[in-house]
Amino acid sequence: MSDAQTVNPIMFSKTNLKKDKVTPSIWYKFWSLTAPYWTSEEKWSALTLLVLIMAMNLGSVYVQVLLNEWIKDFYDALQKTDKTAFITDLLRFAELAGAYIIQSVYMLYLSQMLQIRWRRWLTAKYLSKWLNHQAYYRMQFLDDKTDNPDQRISEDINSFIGQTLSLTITLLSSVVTLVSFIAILWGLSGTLSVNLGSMGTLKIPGYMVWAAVGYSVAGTWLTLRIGKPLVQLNFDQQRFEADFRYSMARLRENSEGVALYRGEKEERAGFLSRFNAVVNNYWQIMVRQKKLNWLTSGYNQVAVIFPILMAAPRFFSGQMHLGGLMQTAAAFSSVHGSLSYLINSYTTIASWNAIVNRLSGFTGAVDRTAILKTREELKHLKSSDRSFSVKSLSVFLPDQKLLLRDLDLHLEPGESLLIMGPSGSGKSTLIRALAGIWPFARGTVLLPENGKVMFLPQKPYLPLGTLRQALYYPYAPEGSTANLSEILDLCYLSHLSTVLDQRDNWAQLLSLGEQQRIAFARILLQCPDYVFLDEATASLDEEMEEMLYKLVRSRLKQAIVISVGHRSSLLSWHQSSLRLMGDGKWLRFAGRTKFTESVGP
Ligand SMILES: Nc1ncnc2c1ncn2[C@@H]1O[C@H](COP(=O)(O)OP(=O)(O)OP(=O)(O)O)[C@@H](O)[C@H]1O
Repeated sequence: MSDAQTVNPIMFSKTNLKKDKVTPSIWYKFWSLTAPYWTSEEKWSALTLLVLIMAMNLGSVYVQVLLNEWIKDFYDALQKTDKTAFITDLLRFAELAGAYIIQSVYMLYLSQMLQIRWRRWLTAKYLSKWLNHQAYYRMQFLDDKTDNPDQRISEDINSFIGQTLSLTITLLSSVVTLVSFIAILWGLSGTLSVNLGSMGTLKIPGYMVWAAVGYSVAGTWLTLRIGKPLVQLNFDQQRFEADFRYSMARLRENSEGVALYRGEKEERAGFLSRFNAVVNNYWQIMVRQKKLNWLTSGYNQVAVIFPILMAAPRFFSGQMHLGGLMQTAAAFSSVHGSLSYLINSYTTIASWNAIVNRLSGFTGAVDRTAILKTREELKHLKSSDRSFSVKSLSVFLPDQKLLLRDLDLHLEPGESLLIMGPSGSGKSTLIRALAGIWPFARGTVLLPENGKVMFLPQKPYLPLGTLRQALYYPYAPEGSTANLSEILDLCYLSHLSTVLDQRDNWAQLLSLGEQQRIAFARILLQCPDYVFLDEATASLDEEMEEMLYKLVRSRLKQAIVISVGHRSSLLSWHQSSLRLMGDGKWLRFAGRTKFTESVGP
């Protein structure tokens, strides 16, 4: 039996965090993405804007109906060479065109207003989702990793809202146009009589309407058949573009490492291979799009002449004048245009479909990290005194391999502990578990309710912004510059006092040793009660390390300090030590004397 089995491995392995097998429908996903905004505190302003946009849309359809009537009068005036009617019709056209222009300008303006408001709301929500309970960190533990969350938040949300609004408005406009013009076309087209010889005569009332319906249904069916693969291709295109962009952003972040390794050739090969994926997928989109365009262009061109051909028999038999013919052709074009909604919007619908899947994939992943959090078996409880305790703490790898078994610790204020052990034995993972960000652990960690805790990784995180902000991170800068300068002096960083308000990429500019001293300056500024240092002095010489530990001990006498490190010189700065063996076993020493160890095999 393996170690992992003997200690009753925790139940949340990566494998049982897979996505549900049942894939929800696109409409369910769409509803889950859309409903929160339309039921939020902004719903009334959003609904008002939507109603205004819809009203303008209906207004534009009404203007089109009037224009259709105008066509008849205008062409009849031309046919009769009636100058007075011609001038009157031109003035009428100016009126209708003016109304059309005003509504189209404001419709776009109000749509954009709704779009940016919706985007602002949804982006804030997605940012919170991503940052809450460290979803951005925990996502790495899911089996089905969500690629490029940054792109989903910055680009996909924008496209989703833009396309949803434009598709909805076009759909509404199509439905209203369809209803209005079907009635007009029905009235105009009259009844078609087809002589069936001995079987008599077939009479088709409103035959132009049936012609438009038949023509559009055939076109839509073909479009769906040809265009289907575009959904997946668009999904992949977004991913490949984001991967390509992210790889370049990584080079920017790690420019020094690459430059020192002379890694340009390898980087170029990597970029080009990622870009090749972009190009190859784009080729597939082009080929598919070309097939679709053959259909849609041909379909739209035939539609120009089709109604004239259909109405020609009635025109030549004298049942219809030129005005009537042109009006019928225009009405046919409106009916067929609305019925062709799917054909004309197919590319947008394919891209919209891909974006809905990407966004709901992101929310699904965030939700699964929340489940991961609730299933965690490591409890962080509040202790009644100022001490720090760990009870029966076991730490695992995501594949359930045991790193540490049933650790018990108790430290009183002012005490310190050094965690040592071979590389890969789980020292940093233990710190992660104590910090509450490692989900594969079990046991109890006890800290006082109001105790201020600070975890320092080997490479301190320096945010974008001024050095002052970096020093106070994750809090907003406060306190005097004099105090800050004094602390910089103590941490051997006096040369930085003059650039406190300079904005720069400090993580790239400062040496690793300087960054580690910045982390010590943070300790002195924030005066935590509990400090966890994960190889936080690994880039400093022993003399500097000694001075910084002395500083912390003299300034924060009551703080509990837990360090991870390899150097034996660190032992003199800690009252006790813990040695991890990497197979679950551990040993505790007071000074150099072993006083306890793990039990079990
Ligand atoms: N996110 C992760 N997913 C899977 N395995 C991980 C992950 N993070 C760490 N590990 C593995 O956990 C083990 C312990 O890693 P950890 O960083 O805790 O070791 P360490 O004792 O701190 O090593 P070092 O002294 O080299 O810093 C390693 O085998 C590492 O590969």
